Amino acid sequence: MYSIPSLDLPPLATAGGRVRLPGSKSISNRVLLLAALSEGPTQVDDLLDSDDTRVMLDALRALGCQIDTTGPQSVRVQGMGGRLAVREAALFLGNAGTAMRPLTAALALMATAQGARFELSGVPRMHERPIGDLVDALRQLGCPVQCLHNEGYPPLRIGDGQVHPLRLDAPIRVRGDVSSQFLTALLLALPLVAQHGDVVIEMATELISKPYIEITLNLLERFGVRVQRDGWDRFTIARGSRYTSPGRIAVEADASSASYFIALGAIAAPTPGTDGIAIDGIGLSSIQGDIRFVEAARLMGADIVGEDNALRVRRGAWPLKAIDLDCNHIPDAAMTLAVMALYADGTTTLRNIASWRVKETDRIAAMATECRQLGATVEEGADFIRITPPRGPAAGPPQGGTAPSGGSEPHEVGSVGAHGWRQATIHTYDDHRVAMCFSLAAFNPAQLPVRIDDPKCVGKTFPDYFETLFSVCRTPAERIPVICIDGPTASGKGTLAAEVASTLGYHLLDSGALYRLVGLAAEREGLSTTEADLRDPAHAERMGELAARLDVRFTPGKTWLEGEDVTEALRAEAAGMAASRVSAVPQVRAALLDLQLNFRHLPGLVADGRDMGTVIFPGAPLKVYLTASAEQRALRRHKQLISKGIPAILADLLADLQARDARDMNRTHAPLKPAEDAVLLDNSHLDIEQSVARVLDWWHGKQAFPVR
Ligand SMILES: Nc1ncnc2c1ncn2[C@@H]1O[C@H](COP(=O)(O)OP(=O)(O)OP(=O)(O)O)[C@@H](O)[C@H]1O
Ligand SMILES: Nc1ccn([C@@H]2O[C@H](COP(=O)(O)O)[C@@H](O)[C@H]2O)c(=O)n1
Repeated sequence: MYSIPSLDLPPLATAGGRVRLPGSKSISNRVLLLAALSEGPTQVDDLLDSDDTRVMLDALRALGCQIDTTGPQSVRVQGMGGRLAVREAALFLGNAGTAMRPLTAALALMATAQGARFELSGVPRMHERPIGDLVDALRQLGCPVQCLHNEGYPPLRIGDGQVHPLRLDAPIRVRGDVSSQFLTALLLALPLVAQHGDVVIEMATELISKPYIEITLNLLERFGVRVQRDGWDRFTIARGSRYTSPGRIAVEADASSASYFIALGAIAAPTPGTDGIAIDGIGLSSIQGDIRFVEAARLMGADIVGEDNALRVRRGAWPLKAIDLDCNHIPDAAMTLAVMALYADGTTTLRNIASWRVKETDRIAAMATECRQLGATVEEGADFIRITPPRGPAAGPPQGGTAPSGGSEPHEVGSVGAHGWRQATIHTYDDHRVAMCFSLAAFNPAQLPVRIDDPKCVGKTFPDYFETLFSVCRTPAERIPVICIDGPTASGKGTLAAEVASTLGYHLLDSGALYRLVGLAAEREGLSTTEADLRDPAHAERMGELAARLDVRFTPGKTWLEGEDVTEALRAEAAGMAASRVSAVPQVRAALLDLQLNFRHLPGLVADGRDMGTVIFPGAPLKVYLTASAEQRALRRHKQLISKGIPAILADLLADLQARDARDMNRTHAPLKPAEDAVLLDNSHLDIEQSVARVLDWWHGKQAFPVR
């Protein structure tokens, strides 16, 4: 997950490949609660691992439910059979409506029937999300429920520690026009108290988002409770209903999450050699209502082949076709249509979406504001949004090739690209769906990058969203930004590069490690690395061959040579000296070229070495030549070695690094020198933080993202 302030997406060109999506949030949290309320243990597989499921798991554990992790996406829930193990608890439910609403109902009924008291709270936005209709229904039943700050909103106090009779003989009336989760909450909770007679729920108003109720009814059945439904007005839970564990249950992939990849397949030209986007783990037999996003995407022109548990999406009509659609049945996935509308041949209207206003943020306002940032014309109403793409029809698809303005070269702040698109900083309002939707704007025909603020908000439902997106998107290498940091040894390149990369969410290339690996591999094969031997052309040839067949693997924080962890061995001073000698051999440098170029992946790269800016990435938009006095560098290296318990003599280190500088600077091939367009940074009197801040300032100064 990108836990950084903002993530810059380079302009993207094509997409293709296979994705497996995380489990459905709606199913995961319903299943966890049902498993906890059931008699007997339930093994839950393919569970979503995200903020919202974490709060549900934490809440159930706080309520005394035993939940064991049995795999990366699996838990075993020991059902409590509707009996409370804990009579008092304060539960924090973040911004998870799928936890807040059902737990409110289930705990209210159990607290009233068994005598207990709970407090349920969340993040500030959760305290602005209405729950009054559910509270009213629970009060009708005789449950003591108190709104602690504002009437109709969390935080709530549920129960008063005393047992009270429940009034179950009259139908329970609940409104359905604000959130279908109120009905879901009652449907999940009432089987716990239906021992003595049928329990009936009647809708007081029209029900929205009916497909979510279908998920609820389907899952209730999996846990042994069949609800009789009369249209969408009346639901009857039969006397004697009780939850029984199905033993094992697998969670489908999330249909709302699938919408981004369906849209991706519809928007992006297929990457050559691929057949569009294949989505595993969800298909047309899904029980999730958002699977009907497939129909909406088809209306806009997507070419979708659906199987029971898989989808394949290719671009069909292009530009996409503008639509006018009632989206009540797909409230979450419909947000994705708003971004598809940016690529349409006219004005798209999405109707009957009033519930967007009370979700993680006011989604109608958020989508309208951010689409406008990108250059679209947007009209919004209480329950609709109307989007006209930037300057009318999007003229042509991004097809790959070189960006007109030089790829990763900056555009002017506030600049308007081809087709009226603007380079935008997208605010995400702590709303995962806003972040995911607007990533698709990176396919804009103007080939402008897109900045997504607070990308970690996707953690609510899809923590690895951006990684998954990048795994199936392609763009010409020159559009992927590279920051080069070259300089002499111990100037702090590695430290600086790692910090800058982690702040920007970029990949990291420590090119020195590759030369160190060659030195180490040579030593292990008994191949001499003395300067005298390396002057022999046949020996140099052998060294080049060795570099070409280097069996190396990088994992976070570790380097492996022929399957052996050589991380520590590589950092030895002797390895640095050997690297300096073998790196002067042109055959070695040539052999390592492709390996280095292959580090240039989405969303960007920070590369440190000696020739990053001069030879390997000559077109990089930022090149830093980092240096410090030899004395300072020797002192730093001395401190570094001593802190690791490695004995070192300062004078020897100084002599070694001066020898290394001389060799690196004076060799014929790719000598160490600043690139002509490099900026010089002497950090002799700067600490690490100051050096990092300086480079980030230069980098941000080169971007054309508007500050908001
Ligand atoms: N600006 C700085 N001020 C003080 N110490 C620093 C600074 N930058 C880096 N250092 C320290 O100097 C030491 C050497 O830094 P680092 O390993 O990043 O250098 P390098 O240029 O990558 O070296 P090499 O080229 O040999 O790999 C480390 O202990 C690091 O913490
Ligand atoms: N791009 C590069 C990087 C490194 N070298 C040589 O490798 C030696 C070790 O590098 P470190 O950054 O890990 O210290 C270095 O002294 C250079 O001789 C290179 O040539 N080109």
